[in-house]
Formats: sequence, structure tokens, C-alpha cells
Amino acid sequence: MMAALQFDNISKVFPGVKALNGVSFEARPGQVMGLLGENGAGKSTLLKILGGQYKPDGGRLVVDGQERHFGSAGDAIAAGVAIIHQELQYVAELTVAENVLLGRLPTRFGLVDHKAARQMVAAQLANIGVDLDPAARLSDLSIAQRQMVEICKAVMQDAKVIAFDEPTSSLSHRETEILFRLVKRLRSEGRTLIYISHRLEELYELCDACTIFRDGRKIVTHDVMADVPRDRLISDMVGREVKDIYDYRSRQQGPVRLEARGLRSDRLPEPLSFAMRGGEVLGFFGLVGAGRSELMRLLYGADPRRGGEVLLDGQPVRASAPADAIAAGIVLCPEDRKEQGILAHSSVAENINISCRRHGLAGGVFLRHAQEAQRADDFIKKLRIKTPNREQEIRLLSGGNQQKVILARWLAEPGLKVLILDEPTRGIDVGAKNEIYKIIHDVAASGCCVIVISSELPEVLGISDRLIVMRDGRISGELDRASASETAALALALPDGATAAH
Ligand SMILES: Nc1ncnc2c1ncn2[C@@H]1O[C@H](COP(=O)(O)OP(=O)(O)OP(=O)(O)O)[C@@H](O)[C@H]1O
Repeated sequence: MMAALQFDNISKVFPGVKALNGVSFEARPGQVMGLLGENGAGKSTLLKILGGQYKPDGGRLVVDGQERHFGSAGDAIAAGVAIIHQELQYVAELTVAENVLLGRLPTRFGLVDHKAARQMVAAQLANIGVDLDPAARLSDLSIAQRQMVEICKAVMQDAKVIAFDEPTSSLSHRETEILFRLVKRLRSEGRTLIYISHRLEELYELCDACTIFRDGRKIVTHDVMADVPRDRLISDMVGREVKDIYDYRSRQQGPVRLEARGLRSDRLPEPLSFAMRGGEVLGFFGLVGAGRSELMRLLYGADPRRGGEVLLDGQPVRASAPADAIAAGIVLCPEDRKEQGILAHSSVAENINISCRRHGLAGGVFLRHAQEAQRADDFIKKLRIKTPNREQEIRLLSGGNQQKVILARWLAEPGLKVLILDEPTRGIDVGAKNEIYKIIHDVAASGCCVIVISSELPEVLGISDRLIVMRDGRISGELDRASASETAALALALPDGATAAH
């Protein structure tokens, strides 16, 4: 069948960065084409060209047999192309129907015909199997529901090509299933779908074919995704062999270092307790809303404690604010790094060094500057942060590379004793995940306690010495490394009666 979409020798240059370098590949109607590649490989830039946000510096874009030169997002929409971006674009104060039909709302006697709009959108939502009230305001919806609104909009615009940029990074398991069902349905209607993700399991489940990027170049297109072994995908992406991504090594464990005794909060149904040793990596697993982040926020002083105590090396830590916890050596790298603490217009180096500055390290201005530069360069190298140099503004980095910078900031914290990482590898490529796991090992091996919260079960199982599973705000069980398995962890995480096939 004819390609619905063709990229032919596409290039795009930003100051100091060749984001795309002569990329060519095609996608057919009724095909889901996965795009894979390390952070900064150029995937989102390609989608922005496809969506009319950027103009390519060279090459041809062919949609539906016609060469296109999009000057704006509107041009792309008119040509039947819709992009579901990482950061969704909607008007929070308008309703579902108003968002879907934005710019094309039906009118009656010169006024917007809200009833007709709602009926039109209700019909389309039913048609694509999405259960949403067209009169609901976007501000009242979950991220997953807002995404459904975007997809409904794309279908109503009769988009023949729909591209998704990491759509599942903020979705729960159930929401992901709903999305997948919808994507498969769009495929069966003969649309051409492009799908970016760092989660290999997802790509295997959803994609028919895949194209791999590295450093702005296309490395290969595999026409049959299912035939490509996992190791091959990884080595094509990172340009080297990664034998065991989790790289687990046992560590010497010291005496109990951190103890949470009967911690209570307004949001948790019962007091929670656990203890861990220095040198230990303790994983916390549970479904979204199980209470893992709430518990960590209590440890960190981000939420008020209503009872209980935290002991570090036998001494009580009275953290009524995160600054107290940090001063005691307890650091939390939050899940939503974008909203919590990115200094968008500051450089990579400044973003890495702000916590060290707070500690006012000794030495004159010049010495400090040199130390900061060194620290920034070390992390850029260690975490393979793709940036022209340490002075680049962080907002100009790809999504995954911004995550790495923020992670580096917490890893650079002086006096670290307890490191709490909430979803540390979300949106991060496999090569860098491997680096992050090595760093987690090193931090623990130096005698610190490392707590990792992750929704990716293979990840927590792969790196933790022990796993605590939470459900409905309670600790539902504990598994040591020898007895931990996906089935055992899911049995503890899922509501009673649900099967592990969930
Ligand atoms: N507006 C911009 N100005 C300068 N550099 C940019 C700009 N947009 C992207 N880049 C750079 O272009 C390269 C490709 O970025 P892109 O966002 O396409 O990567 P990606 O493959 O989508 O990565 P990720 O998996 O992290 O989302 C990166 O080095 C990024 O820093």
C-alpha cells in the first residue's frame, strides 16, 4: 500500500545542535510506526516538523502523496495531520465539546450553539468508545481524559496521520489500556499512526514497525517489530551493548539507618512504619494512588505529619518542611520534576548546582565557579546529558535530558544520607536508565539508604534489595529479593479479587 507519510532526507539544525541529520522513512495507512531513540535523538523535533511547528532546514515531507511545506500547526491540521504532544494543548476553562470544536464551533443566529456542539462531540466520543461528558470542563479532568479529548479532536478533524509523543508517561495501567484500545481502533480504521515511547514493552505491544534514531540520524527501520529482539533494539538505540540493564550487584548492608514509626497524615488511612539499613535499596511498588508518594512526602516534611516519628541513625528528625529534611540529609527527587524546581531560563550548570550553592561551600568565588563547572561537566558525562555545553538553557534540552539534569541536582546534594527517588526514570531512555541504576548502586554502596518508587514493576524488581508493596494507603506486604516476582508484587498491589492479568 502507498505510504501515507514519507520523510525524505529531513534535517533540522538548532544553534550548536544538529537535531535531525538526513532522516528518511515511510509509514503506511493502518500501521503503527514506533519511534525509538535516546533522549535528544531527535524524535520530538521530527514530530514538530510533521505538525507544522518547525520548518525543516532540508528535505521533503510528503503526506498523502503530496509534498508539504507547513507554515503553521493549522496547515498540518488542514492536511490531515494531528499531533498529540507531550504537553497537551487545551483551554482548561472550556468544556470538552468546546475544546474539541475550538475554532469550528457550530452557531445558530450568530451565537455558539452549545447544544449542537455537545451532541456532535457526544456522538464522536461514543463512536471512538470514550466515556466522557462533553459538558465537563477540561480543568476537572485527569491527564488521561484530556488526552482522550485531544484524540477525539484529531478524529473530528478527520486526521489521517496521528502522532503520539510519549502518551503514557503520566497514565496509570488502566488508562494505558484504554489508550491502547483506542490506538488499535484508529489503526483498524486505516489511519497512519506514529508512536514515541521509551517503554519497550509498550512498543512491542502496539507497534507494527519501528524506526530507531541516534544522534539525529535514522539508524534503521524494522518492518516487523515483533521480529526484532529486545537486545538489538537497545544496542541500536544506544550504540553499544547493554547486557543487563539493571546491573544489580549485592552490597554490604550496615545497621538500620532510617526508621519511620507510625507516621500519620490526613491522607493516609492508618499509621505506617518501615525501617531500612544503610547500603540498602528499598523499592516501593503500588498502583497510582496507593499512597507511596504520600508516605515519602511525610518523610520529607512536604506534608504535615499528624503523628509518629522518623529516626535517622537513631536520632529523631523533626522535619516540618523539606529544608529541615535536606539539612538532615534526606532528599526527595519528586515525580513531577518539571513543575517542582526546574529553572527553565537558567543554564544546565545552574540547575545542577543550586542545592550545593544553598550549602555555601567554602572557597572564593573563582574556586566555587570552577567546582560548579566541574560538577556540572561530571554529571553531563555520567548521565550522558545531551547538551552543546553546560551553559545551555535547560528549556532547550529534550524532555528526557531535562529530567536527567534535575536528577543530577539531587544526586549532587552534599551530606546525602537518604535518597528518595520518585519515578526516577520516567521519560528517560534505556542507556541513561542503565547509568541511573549504576548511580543508585553507588549511592547505596557508599552507605546511604536509597528508596525508589516506580510504577514499572520490572524496574523496582530489578534494582531493589527489598520491595514494599502498598495498596489503598496501607502497606500490603513486603518481599525480599529472593521471593520478589511480578506475580507476587501484583497480588499484593491489586485490589482483592483482581487477577494478576489486570
Ligand atoms: N528549540 C530548540 N533549541 C535548541 N536546541 C533544541 C531545540 N529543540 C530541540 N533541541 C535539541 O535538539 C535535540 C533533539 O531534541 P528532541 O526533543 O527532538 O529529542 P527527543 O528524541 O525527542 O528526546 P526525548 O526522548 O528526551 O524527548 C536535542 O539535543 C535538543 O536539546
